[in-house]
Amino acid sequence: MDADTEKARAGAAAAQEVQDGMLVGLGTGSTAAHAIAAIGARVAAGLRIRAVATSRASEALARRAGIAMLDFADVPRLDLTIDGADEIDPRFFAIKGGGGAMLREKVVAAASDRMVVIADGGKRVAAIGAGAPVPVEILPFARASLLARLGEGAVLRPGRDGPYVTDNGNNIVDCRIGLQNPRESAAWLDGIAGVLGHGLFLDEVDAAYFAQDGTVSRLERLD
Ligand SMILES: O=C(CO)[C@H](O)[C@H](O)COP(=O)(O)O
Repeated sequence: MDADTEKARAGAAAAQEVQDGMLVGLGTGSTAAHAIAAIGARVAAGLRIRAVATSRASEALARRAGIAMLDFADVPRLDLTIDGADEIDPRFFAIKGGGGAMLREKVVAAASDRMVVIADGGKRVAAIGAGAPVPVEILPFARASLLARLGEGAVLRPGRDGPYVTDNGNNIVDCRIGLQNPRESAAWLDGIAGVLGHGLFLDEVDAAYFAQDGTVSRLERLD
């Protein structure tokens, strides 16, 4: 089964967690887009929810799908957030930000009672850092000094016309940092002036839906 069909299955399964009256966070990326479509189909069938999006792209998708959207700046708490990931491991540590939205994704996840990650089987790894770089959102003003600080493997993400610019007006550096101790790596990144966010999600994920070989499995974080 191809990865997109698996993404659609994981998204549709997680969309069943959404209940009437919920405030829902909508993730970013191709897997999250499938979840948004599945939630939109449930809204068309009578489900009443309100949602916030983690990117302009997801906001536009959600509005087109008929979902009532709120400005996250006005929303103190959310019931549930559904989002994709680039890698996720058995500790429920995830790398996010392949789509460039990890800063908004993290603040929305942090405001959510529950965060569910949806992924095709290829995103399931023994330990994060297997393949995906760690995306780091940086202040463009400090671009050169931060690139130097973030180490040899750090690459400024290209956009269409110059460096990639996030919805927040910042740039992204994709970093190859050893993740033997992800908490130490996250603390190191958190301590660098000019780093505004990063794609290490170590405490946010409560459950994951993986679609592989035609089956969707749900794993719950127990600690
Ligand atoms: O973190 C993300 C965006 O910032 C995405 O959720 C992640 O990159 C996965 O993307 P996709 O579902 O397209 O494979």
